[in-house]
Amino acid sequence: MALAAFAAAAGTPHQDAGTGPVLVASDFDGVLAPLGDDPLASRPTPAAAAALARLAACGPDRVRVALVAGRRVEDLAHLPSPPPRARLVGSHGAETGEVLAPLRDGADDERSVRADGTAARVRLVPVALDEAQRDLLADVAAGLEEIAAPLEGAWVEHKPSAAVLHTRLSPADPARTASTAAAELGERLGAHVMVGKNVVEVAVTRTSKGIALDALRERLGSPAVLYLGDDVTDERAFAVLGPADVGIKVGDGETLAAYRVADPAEAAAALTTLADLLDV
Ligand SMILES: O=P(O)(O)OC[C@H]1O[C@H](O[C@H]2O[C@H](CO)[C@@H](O)[C@H](O)[C@H]2O)[C@H](O)[C@@H](O)[C@@H]1O
Repeated sequence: MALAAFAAAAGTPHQDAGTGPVLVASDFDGVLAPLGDDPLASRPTPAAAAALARLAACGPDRVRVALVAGRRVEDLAHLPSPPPRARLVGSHGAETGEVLAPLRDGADDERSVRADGTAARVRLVPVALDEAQRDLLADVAAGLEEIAAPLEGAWVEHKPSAAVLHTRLSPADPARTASTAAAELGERLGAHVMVGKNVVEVAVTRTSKGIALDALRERLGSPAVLYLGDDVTDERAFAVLGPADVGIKVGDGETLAAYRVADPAEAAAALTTLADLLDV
């Protein structure tokens, strides 16, 4: 894997400033955390959490860590307990945030106690919907609840700019039918439909992980980007990677990523290897 070249792009701790930090960005569910039945019970594997902490400890001039996910940004600030200075991109780019370090006072900051018991200050920028989008979200949410109601195991996750039909616990055939109905509902209402692993997400904002990753790269001035993802929506991120970047697909399925690992354990191993290469 091209991790050695990527690590070289991060420079040394004493290198003169002049170039931005490399960006290590990752999806959460299915990459840092194994997929499970209850999204609020998701946690990163200890190995992934330790590797991200080591990478962040390289310093903000060398390495910046980012979580880029479909999750609410509040979930991203809480469940993975991201390290200091981590950038957070939630709701596929509709919401952003940052873990602040060192801890400081500030009117816009919110103190948060995270899933691992540690506390951090985070700055979250929630999505701002206009009236039409709020109305559309209400219609989407009501429609998905109607689809989920008769289906065993199905439920709807409500997010600031989207609602998500979850069918992981439902029997396969009716789950397929319900997923099709959810996608059709989204199209009919003029919303933005994204299909993932046992989920159909219907959003009222048009965002993508690719747009979000480009924005992060530009803001940080990163000479190289590492991105890890497991789902169809991550392909939008892999699509914006260039020759100096490294894309790692986690698990099966077609991908634009140049590299593939089997599961979150191997994803954590790749991040650990990178931390070793950076000698932290
Ligand atoms: O594109 P992503 O960032 O990976 O977002 C896709 C969905 O992720 C979450 O659901 C997934 O993880 C759950 C917990 O392991 C699992 O139960 C579900 O089956 C997976 O699809 C999240 O809850 C959804 O909102 C995202 O759409």
